[in-house]
Amino acid sequence: KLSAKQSVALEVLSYHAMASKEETAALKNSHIPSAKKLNLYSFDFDDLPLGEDLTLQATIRMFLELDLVNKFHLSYEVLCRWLCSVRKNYRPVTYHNWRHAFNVAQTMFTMFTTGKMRNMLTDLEVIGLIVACLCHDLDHRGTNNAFQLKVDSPLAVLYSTSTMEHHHFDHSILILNSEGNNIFENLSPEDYRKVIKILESAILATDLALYFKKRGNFQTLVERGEKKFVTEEKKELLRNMMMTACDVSAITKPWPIQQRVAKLVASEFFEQGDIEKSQLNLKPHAMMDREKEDELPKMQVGFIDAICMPLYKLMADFWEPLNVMLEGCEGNRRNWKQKHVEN
Ligand SMILES: CCCOc1ccc(S(=O)(=O)N2CCN(C)CC2)cc1-c1nc(CC)cc(=O)[nH]1
Ligand SMILES: [Zn+2]
Repeated sequence: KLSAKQSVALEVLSYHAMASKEETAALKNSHIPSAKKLNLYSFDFDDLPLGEDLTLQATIRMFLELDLVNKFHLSYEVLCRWLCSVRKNYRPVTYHNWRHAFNVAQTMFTMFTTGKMRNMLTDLEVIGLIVACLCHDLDHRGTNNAFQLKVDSPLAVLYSTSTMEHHHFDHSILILNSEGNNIFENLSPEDYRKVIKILESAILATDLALYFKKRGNFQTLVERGEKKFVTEEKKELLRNMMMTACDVSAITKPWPIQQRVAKLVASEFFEQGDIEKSQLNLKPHAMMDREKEDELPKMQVGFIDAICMPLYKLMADFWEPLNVMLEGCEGNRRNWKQKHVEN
């Protein structure tokens, strides 16, 4: 009988694939369109018009715009290979796939640039957060933490709390440790240690179960009129709030985009609910029960009121340029409320 660690390793090794020479060369030799052409500076960014290859080129463009290749002496070829490997290690699940990670990273890029947060963060924090966004849901199976426990997944044996988030971080390290994929290879040992610490904290922060407590701490600082987050602990808190703000940022997008993404989220939830009903003989959570699909608008209003609005209000109080995200979220609350009333 294999230990949990061994069975995850076996499953991951059998599943995880690294970038091929061809796809790495294709990206490396490809023309990278301008950020303007790709609309990367917009909080209204829509990935739909971009084909798969263009999502990779857009990600390279973000690294170039932030000057990360020069600042950290990244090998361009290693960056391309690593990015192809990251995309390859997202499963083709309905919502928690590569495009979700790409969208989360684009929102982080826009917070740095259009949201004018770039200069309140160190270069290490900037590259750490962008890499964390791209890696934060690696190898997601389209099922949540509770499900891992229900099916006695080896992942749940390895990590009893924040199960998936620990796995996403593990998988990020697995890719960095693969031949020719370590984008941080030229960092000093000190910087390497720091950026991995930022990466781990940022990825674990995407577990919504941890978000409520952290939001309380962040709220205390914001209400105290804290502007300069100087201590490492306070900077980590800000970084973690930024991760959640990016992770759920589809709720701030123009209505057509929010409607499309919500359908993907609902479909993935319903797929889990179907398994819980048919194979586990369990009654799924309402949000995972496709027989309660008509309650979706009401649930979205609940999601916005409980999780999103409080977060974007705090972010906007802390940093005025983020007000645009709060406005997007308020607009979608009205839209979902409207649909709920119509139902
Ligand atoms: C769209 C299909 C319904 O989607 C939802 C339904 C209910 C709630 S909830 O806030 O009540 N809550 C969350 C914490 N769970 C433990 C209990 C239930 C959230 C969502 C939702 N989540 C995300 C993040 C993946 C994105 C999104 O758009 N909507
Ligand atoms: Zn995510």
